[in-house]
Amino acid sequence: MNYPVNEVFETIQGEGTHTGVPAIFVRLQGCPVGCAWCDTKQTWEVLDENKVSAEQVIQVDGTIGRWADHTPQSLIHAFEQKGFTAKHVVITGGEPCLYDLIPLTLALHRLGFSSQIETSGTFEIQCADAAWVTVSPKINMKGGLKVLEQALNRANEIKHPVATEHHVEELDRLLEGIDCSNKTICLQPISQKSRATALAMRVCIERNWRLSIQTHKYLDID
Ligand SMILES: C[S@@+](CC[C@H](N)C(=O)[O-])C[C@H]1O[C@@H](n2cnc3c(N)ncnc32)[C@H](O)[C@@H]1O
Ligand SMILES: Nc1nc2[nH]cc(C(=O)O)c2c(=O)[nH]1
Ligand code: SF4
Ligand SMILES: [Mg+2]
Repeated sequence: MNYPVNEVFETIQGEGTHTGVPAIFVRLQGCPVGCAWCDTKQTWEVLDENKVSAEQVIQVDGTIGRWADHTPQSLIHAFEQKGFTAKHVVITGGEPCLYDLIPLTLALHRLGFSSQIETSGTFEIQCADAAWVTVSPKINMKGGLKVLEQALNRANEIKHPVATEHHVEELDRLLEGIDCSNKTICLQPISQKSRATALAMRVCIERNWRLSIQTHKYLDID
């Protein structure tokens, strides 16, 4: 199975329940969802003219939508070549659930890595049972509500980006009928705005939800 990979890098997971965990990030290219505030717009298009060699994507370049084909084996080989020591692999994008992640997550688990998927819930989630799934629901976007409901049921964590009360109300409506007893619910302020952060903190305290801060942006790391 080939995956279009935009970048691979080792850092600290900056968001959600696993904040602070050393992690290898695999960012896949391609996302049709189109969030206005998306911080990785360079990953939206998979253009033939931006195809590069497999070696070139084993480092960060957040400016261009370059991508290369990788298999699970070539990715794991690259981790070894780079001397990465993290044992947690975050598969993000772009929208990683455009692709069947079962071969990749199974290959990682066989070698003792844990895996985590960052997804918008707009495509069917195909991954190993042991993968930790973070759904950051994108409402009223392309992709049906049926798929989103399946994604929310599969989620280990629901991490909702918020800027206004409207986003909290949207989440409330979305969670009606979903059993959240074994899920962590996080609010993540959009783009480090102080009003968004104040709103997220207040609602988290009221509801006993978790605050997810994009800590890597405050630390100025990848
Ligand atoms: C770039 S997305 C890639 C994965 C997937 N497409 C998704 O949306 O979950 C990774 C995470 O960053 C969040 N995100 C993107 N732009 C953001 C921003 N400007 N402020 C806060 N969170 C943001 C998304 O909601 C998601 O939780
Ligand atoms: N450090 C760090 N943590 C992250 N958590 C989710 C990220 C993402 O872009 O999906 C991300 C990222 O880009 N960097
Ligand atoms: S779904 Fe994720 S990658 Fe796609 S536009 Fe929205 S935040 Fe960006
Ligand atoms: Mg990011």
